[in-house]
Amino acid sequence: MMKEELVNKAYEIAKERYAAVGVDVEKVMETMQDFHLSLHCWQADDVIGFETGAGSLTGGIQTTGNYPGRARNIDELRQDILKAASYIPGTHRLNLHEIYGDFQGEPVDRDQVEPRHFQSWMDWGKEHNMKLDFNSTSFSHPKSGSLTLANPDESIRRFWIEHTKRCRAVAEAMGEAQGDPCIMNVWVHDGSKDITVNRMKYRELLKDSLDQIFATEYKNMKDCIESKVFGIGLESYTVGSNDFYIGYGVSHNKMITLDTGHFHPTESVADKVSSLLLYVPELMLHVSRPIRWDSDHVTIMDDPTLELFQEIVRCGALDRVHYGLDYFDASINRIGAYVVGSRAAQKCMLRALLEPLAQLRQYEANGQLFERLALLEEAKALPWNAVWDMFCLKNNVPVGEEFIAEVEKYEADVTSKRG
Ligand SMILES: C[C@H](O)[C@H](O)[C@@H](O)C(=O)CO
Ligand SMILES: [Mn+2]
Repeated sequence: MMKEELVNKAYEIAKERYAAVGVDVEKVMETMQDFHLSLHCWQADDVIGFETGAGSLTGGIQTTGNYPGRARNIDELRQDILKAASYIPGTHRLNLHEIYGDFQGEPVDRDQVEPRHFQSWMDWGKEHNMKLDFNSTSFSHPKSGSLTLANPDESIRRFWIEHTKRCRAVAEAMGEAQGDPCIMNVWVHDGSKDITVNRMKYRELLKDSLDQIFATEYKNMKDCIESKVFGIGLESYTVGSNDFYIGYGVSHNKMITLDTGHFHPTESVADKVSSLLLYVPELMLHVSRPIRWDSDHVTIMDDPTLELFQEIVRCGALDRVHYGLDYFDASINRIGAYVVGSRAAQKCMLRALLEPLAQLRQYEANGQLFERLALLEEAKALPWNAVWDMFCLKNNVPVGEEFIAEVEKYEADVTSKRG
């Protein structure tokens, strides 16, 4: 039997099986079509970017591994992103960091960046139907040190305030060009390796910097702010902690970014969704996979990711969340890393949408708690994979493991030939 026929047959059976527990699979397929990931550009080149004389990665984050074939310039990065996207069903966005500007070999310092440095990205995004999101970049710069927006040295703090203000202007230009808000994330690594006796002072400075940065109102971009527990070499104190940014976000109506690697290992990120959405307008996700620390392994269809997407669906909040990915694994084929991580996030969303929620809620309302637990368990084994295969088939991307050979071919033809 042809693969297509098999997929169709399994899909029809799955539809009936899901209908029996009150789930409309056709409706879920439509919702999946409107679910857009924001692919992070930095998996393709190990977070290096295109500044002239770009140095090593700093700011307490690390790529480990030296798998051959990383994108060395803007053309290779664009080619790799398009190749990866061709194996990911649906249409998606691209999340750029400031250091990925099209600087044309010019030394453009971070406090000099302008929308024109991203014009070719805006044109490229339009051509390939990829809307853009954006990030200011505090790391990998001679002025990065341990403190940027919270630096007591006023000249350094001014430099980073100017950088972040200019990044917002870039994001505004992107949003205007694409007719859809550009989501701009602010994450700064500011912190201290050892005990500080000035916790309040740095947080006051960060707050003041953010107030200055956000003073300009824009229509075509939205701000989000990302906390973290600690960075490598900054283990004792993080200025932009979770408490700090929740306070700032709630009092200034800013989106909160939830990076799934930025919490204590046993903390449930899923449980934060409903609390935050009562107080902040929207959320940005950085879906990652922490192994023992914020290691940024490739996303997989694991329990924490599934639970996070289930919570979003259960909160009825699909359109109040932006779905960015954030991992950088340099130890495996980088295009493969994009495809595996993106498809895993999509599978989590699909499984969340296929949950027999009405029936589960009925059981809960009736106090039928054995029944609720039993259906939660049985739902894990419902044929979601038949729906996933159909979603891939409909979107003209490889079904199941078929993409592995295609990624290998791209490696043999293209990335393995890079010096
Ligand atoms: C490169 C990203 O902006 C960075 O990973 C940041 O979002 C982060 O998560 C730092 O740990
Ligand atoms: Mn992140």
